[in-house]
Amino acid sequence: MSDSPAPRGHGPEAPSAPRRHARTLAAPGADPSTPSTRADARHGESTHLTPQGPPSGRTTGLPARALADPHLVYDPLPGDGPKDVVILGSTGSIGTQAIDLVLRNPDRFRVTGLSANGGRVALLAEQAHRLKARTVAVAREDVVPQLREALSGLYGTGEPLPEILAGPDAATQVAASDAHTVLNGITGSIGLAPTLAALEAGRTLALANKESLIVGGPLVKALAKPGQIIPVDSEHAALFQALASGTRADVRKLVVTASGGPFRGRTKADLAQVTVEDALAHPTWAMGPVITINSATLVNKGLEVIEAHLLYDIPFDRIEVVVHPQSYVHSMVEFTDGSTIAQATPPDMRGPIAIGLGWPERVPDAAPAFDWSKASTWEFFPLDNDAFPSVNLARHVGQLAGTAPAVFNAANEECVEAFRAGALPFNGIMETVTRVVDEHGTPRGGTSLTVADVLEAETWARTRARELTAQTAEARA
Ligand SMILES: NC(=O)C1=CN([C@@H]2O[C@H](COP(=O)(O)OP(=O)(O)OC[C@H]3O[C@@H](n4cnc5c(N)ncnc54)[C@H](OP(=O)(O)O)[C@@H]3O)[C@@H](O)[C@H]2O)C=CC1
Ligand SMILES: CC(=O)[C@@H](O)[C@H](O)COP(=O)(O)O
Ligand SMILES: [Mn+2]
Repeated sequence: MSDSPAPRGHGPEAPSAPRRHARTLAAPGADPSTPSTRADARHGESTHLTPQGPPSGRTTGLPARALADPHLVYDPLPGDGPKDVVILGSTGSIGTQAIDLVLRNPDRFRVTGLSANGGRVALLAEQAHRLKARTVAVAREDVVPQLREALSGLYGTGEPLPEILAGPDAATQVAASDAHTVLNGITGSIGLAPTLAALEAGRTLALANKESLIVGGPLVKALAKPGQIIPVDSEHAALFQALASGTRADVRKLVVTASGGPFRGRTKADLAQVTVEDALAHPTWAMGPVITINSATLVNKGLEVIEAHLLYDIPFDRIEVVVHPQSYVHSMVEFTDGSTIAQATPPDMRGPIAIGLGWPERVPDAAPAFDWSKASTWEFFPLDNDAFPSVNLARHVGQLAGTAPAVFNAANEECVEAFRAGALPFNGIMETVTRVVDEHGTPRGGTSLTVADVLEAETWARTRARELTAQTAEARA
């Protein structure tokens, strides 16, 4: 539903001038007509080239095209002022931190569109007013009167209110509106349609909403041009930066760090009694409730292993997880010569968000750096797969591919909700998700997965997870 007298956005079927996307830096000895520097490339015609292989005719042994690759020359920055950005999930943890970054960098970024579910209307109206956003989208149509009233209270007489879009497709519409970059900071696989719409409309996608990639991997891969996706998840932004240190042929493995969550060191038996409050007490990051519970079960790390596989085209057996309680090192790449390149900052998502919005440029003072005059301890431990079986289960569904990751994620989303509502014990989350994945059996779709396949598998998984949760609740009563 559009609440605007004259919609100013452009739908996916009528995008504004298509955005250019990345091409690779030329390797030594490459065709001299290929630009060899970013500056050259900015002035040249952009084509969707297959990324350049390593020099000297060596082959990587890896697929030629990864969704995210720091060796690509990313979309040139607009020369005529700040980059137009749409923020999906603007009222959440990612969204509010992105807005902090935008407000501190008005010369670099300008917000044109915002979207949220509708749970924090006053905040959304305040954001729209402060940022002078053109469009505000809410999923919940029932909050539109409240939103209009909040906006009216903030805008002066004669000052036109922003366009209001409302309904389940509102975020998808704003994702396709005219902008340079879309930051997807929505929680959950409901973010899939906006991810696909942003890609289809030719926007650069700064991707925090990992769920959309995980449930729709082949769909995202089919739509995304090289250089169209920049990862915002801290581990993947770290890998992106570390991968710049070598060629794909030089990569031996990706090492994804995990804080271990609030229950690090506990046994499965210990976990039987933990509360929602305990699970929400993340040791290092302040995040929305779903990802925080996912960090406690380590499902977040499982999702991130699949995310790393999809973004960087590295096989699962070359993606390792290591527990690093301080969350200083956000992930690492081990190269074939034995060198490991780590990306490190104090935990603060404004760093990775700045990579997502600003790349190929770094945003000065995006987030605080380390103070090396103070002593600090950096620890690394192996993962306890018995207490936290979720990473292995995620590897399994990632390898099955097709609808399997969507089933895993949807069942988990339902179980997290049930746990938060007191209807499922903590260990019940993984027990239920495992059972739903097992019952799903052989996935459908493969590389020709469709949106309908994903939605059907999700509906089935959510229904089955609710049935199993209800049985658990009955048995406990
Ligand atoms: N927070 C973090 O540090 C990190 C988060 N991520 C990922 O980023 C994403 C966002 O996480 P986070 O910011 O923590 O989550 P939050 O719960 O803090 O925020 C979620 C946002 O999504 C909005 N939203 C929910 N449902 C819809 C919908 N149907 N349509 C439009 N908007 C909707 C919410 O609106 P409303 O306020 O109205 O409910 C809110 O703005 C997740 O995928 C998470 O895994 C990844 C790495 C780090
Ligand atoms: C900040 C971020 O990227 C989160 O995904 C974070 O990684 C969660 O911490 P865990 O390592 O505990 O899952
Ligand atoms: Mn992460």
